[in-house]
Amino acid sequence: MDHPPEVVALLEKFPVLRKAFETGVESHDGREEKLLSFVLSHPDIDNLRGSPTKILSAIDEFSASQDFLISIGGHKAAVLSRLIAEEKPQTAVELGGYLGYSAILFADAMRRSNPAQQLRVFSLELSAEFSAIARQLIELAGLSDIVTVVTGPAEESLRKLHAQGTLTSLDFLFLDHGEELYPADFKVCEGLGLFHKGTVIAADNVVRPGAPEYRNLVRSHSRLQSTGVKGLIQPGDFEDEIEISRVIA
Ligand SMILES: C[S@@+](CC[C@H](N)C(=O)[O-])C[C@H]1O[C@@H](n2cnc3c(N)ncnc32)[C@H](O)[C@@H]1O
Repeated sequence: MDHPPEVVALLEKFPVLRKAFETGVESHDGREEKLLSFVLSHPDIDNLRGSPTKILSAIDEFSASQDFLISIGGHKAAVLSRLIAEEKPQTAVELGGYLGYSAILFADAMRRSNPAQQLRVFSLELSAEFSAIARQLIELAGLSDIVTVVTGPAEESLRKLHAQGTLTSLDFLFLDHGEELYPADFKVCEGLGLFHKGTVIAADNVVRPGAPEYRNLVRSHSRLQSTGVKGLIQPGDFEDEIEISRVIA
């Protein structure tokens, strides 16, 4: 396939992106099962067990060398773990858990910044197959006591957790399940009364591919202060932003 010169240069630098560029497929094609096998048969598996950092590095290694993954990746992981170290949330919810990368990152960062507290991460994931892989990686990381993977559409899972009394308030929300879903699912959380003064809401991919409706919503919201923070999509180093909003009233 012929590509413009800038794409040729990009694919020379990041050959792992070729398949995604040429097929448009970035997930749901068996790479997720391959990632699990890659991690479980990793030469360093004995040291990976119980080490969230090493497991995240192994997932990044797969994404850089085997097949591109739609996890947040190393650069955005650093941005978000700094945010968690500052905010010290005790209850976090993510919409769009995929294979557990961001859930492992959040639980590990929360444990480091708030070791004495009862910590909970709810990772809401649509796909039963991805949820099953995430649970295995979370278990391997030694974080199953903190992270609960809930399978199903995020809106349903939020309502179910709330109705059970399991989730009545949250300190940190991460939206990463589909930019077109952000406004409606933000409003579901708001409608259930899950936000309190100080809750921090981070939304990925607000520039690439972009979430203009969500950005307008949070930037014009009377209870929120909101700003974009730069983050790179890796591999590829594509510039993007995470929208970080804080409930101020
Ligand atoms: C970009 S990936 C999430 C990556 C993950 N946050 C990470 O960094 O490791 C998006 C995920 O959202 C899931 N998803 C899509 N629609 C959803 C919905 N309505 N509710 C929950 N999850 C959804 C997809 O199955 C996919 O696994």
